[in-house]
Amino acid sequence: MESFLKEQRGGESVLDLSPRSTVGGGVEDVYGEDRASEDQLATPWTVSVASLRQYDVPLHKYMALMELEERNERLFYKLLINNVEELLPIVYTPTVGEACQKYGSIFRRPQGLYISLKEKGKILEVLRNWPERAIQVIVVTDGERILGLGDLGCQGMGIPVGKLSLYTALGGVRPSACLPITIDVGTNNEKLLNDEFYIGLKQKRATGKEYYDFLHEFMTAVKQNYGEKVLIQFEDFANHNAFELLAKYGTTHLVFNDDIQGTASVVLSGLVASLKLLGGTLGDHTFLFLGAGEAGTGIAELIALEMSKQTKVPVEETRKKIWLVDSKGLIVSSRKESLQHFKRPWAHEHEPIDNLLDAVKAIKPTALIGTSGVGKTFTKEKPLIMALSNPTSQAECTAEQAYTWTEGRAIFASGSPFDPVEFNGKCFMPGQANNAYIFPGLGFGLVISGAIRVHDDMLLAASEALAGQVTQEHYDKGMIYPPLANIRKISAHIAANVAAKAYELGLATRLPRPADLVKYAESCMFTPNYRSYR
Ligand SMILES: NC(=O)C1=CN([C@@H]2O[C@H](COP(=O)(O)OP(=O)(O)OC[C@H]3O[C@@H](n4cnc5c(N)ncnc54)[C@H](OP(=O)(O)O)[C@@H]3O)[C@@H](O)[C@H]2O)C=CC1
Ligand SMILES: CC(=O)C(=O)O
Ligand SMILES: [Mg+2]
Repeated sequence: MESFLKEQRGGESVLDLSPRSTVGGGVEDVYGEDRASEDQLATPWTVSVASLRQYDVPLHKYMALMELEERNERLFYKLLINNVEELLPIVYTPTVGEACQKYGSIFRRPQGLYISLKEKGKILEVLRNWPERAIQVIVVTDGERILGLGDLGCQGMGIPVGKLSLYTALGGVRPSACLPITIDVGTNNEKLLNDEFYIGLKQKRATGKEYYDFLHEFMTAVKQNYGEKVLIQFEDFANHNAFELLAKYGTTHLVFNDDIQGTASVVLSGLVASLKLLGGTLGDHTFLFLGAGEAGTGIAELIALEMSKQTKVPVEETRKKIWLVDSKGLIVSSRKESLQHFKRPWAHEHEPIDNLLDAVKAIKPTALIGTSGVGKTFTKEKPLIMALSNPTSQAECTAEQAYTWTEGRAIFASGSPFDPVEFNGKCFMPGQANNAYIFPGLGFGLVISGAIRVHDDMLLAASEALAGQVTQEHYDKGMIYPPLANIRKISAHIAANVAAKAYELGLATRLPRPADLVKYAESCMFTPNYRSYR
């Protein structure tokens, strides 16, 4: 098993598409500085990307890429880095969503570690079965809220695998230092429970004490096995567990929740950048969210925090500029007693309203943000529209709708990518407000500084660094996020800002502090280069 897993994540392939690799060089002799000319014909990556383009169906491209990752990890990353805008929608949203839905039927080999309830009492042993010891980043899910697709149980493994491939390609973390984990406590998805190809435990989800005891054993075992500097990213947990896990382990482990915190950081960055186009300050805006779960309340809180920092007004006051709608309507004070705890800070004084349209009429927001996981729910024009739900099928509106409804006045961003839109002879470039801009750089900054805890100020630092990468040239094109093609440079800046904050807060253990953190981050990044022997 051990050698199998090793081959799976780190091995060099005899089926390598590279003309050079067929000479049988080991891992070491081809790693290192890239002296080959990138524009020479028939490099392994140009051959591979051309062969990938032969597939018309995105899921087939996904499967081909996953096979390539297994056969030749370096080539996979070279390809992804060199073609990030083209391949991100394949290894990540939206295609990864379809892959998770069909995971059982496209399953070839385990790509990460599954820890099931059956391993209760033995989680440390299970972790020790993973062949790599020097783990720096773990992305873990229990599969209960995969994108906006609901409970996909063990099939959610596509998400930690996809997120970690971005940690490497976009953020520069070594692939061998990444560990995707799916906690299998069952699923409440009846379709999967009745599916002969379902790969997980065929039982209803464990809940309450059984669930929390199991998660506690996992968190304890991770720290025991990898030490306190291993970063644990919680991903796509349902909100009834996500907030509690974050609160519980945020003070004892190096953890963050990507859906609550990473998303908040990327959206705040987009808002700050959009002020350059709209004018004014955050405090001049009124925000309305459709969806009051992890993403919605996470973003709302970071906006309120930033407004409070800018204006020196207490956060309890700045929250009043932000309104949220959930499946029952506007969150207002008369509902307070029945609300989940994470919604309560948003229960402002107002008469009850049971739908988005009436809430828009009453609140008159200047920014409308969709975090409901429900597609096609926006029908109203606004100057600033973010349709964040993933995958594309769940987006609250399309880019084309946003631009045509507002006759080109809207600044628009979405969680999954949309193509540029032409309207009245003008080309509009929709932004991708996805936490993929943030978590690779944020995580890398934590790793290179040896941070031991995540602090809200680090999320603000990440957000500020991302907004700082939007240039006048981008603003002139109406863009509020920099091009993903520059993501490694962007990630280095995010990592440096996060690391700087970790040092400032006394949470960094890697001493002495490097003088130039951007240069340091760049120098630490994994780069999947081939060496030329000519
Ligand atoms: N772009 C990005 O980077 C990210 C995007 N997302 C996306 O955001 C979406 C939501 O994720 P998350 O916040 O974690 O999910 P949650 O389940 O935590 O929250 C969903 C929220 O939407 C509300 N809701 C559901 N249906 C409706 C409806 N018809 N009308 C109004 N509100 C509704 C729910 O209401 P109630 O509470 O009453 O059930 C809940 O408040 C997903 O699609 C996810 O993919 C998430 C993270 C990052
Ligand atoms: C992007 C992401 O994390 C989500 O949709 O859940
Ligand atoms: Mg997520």
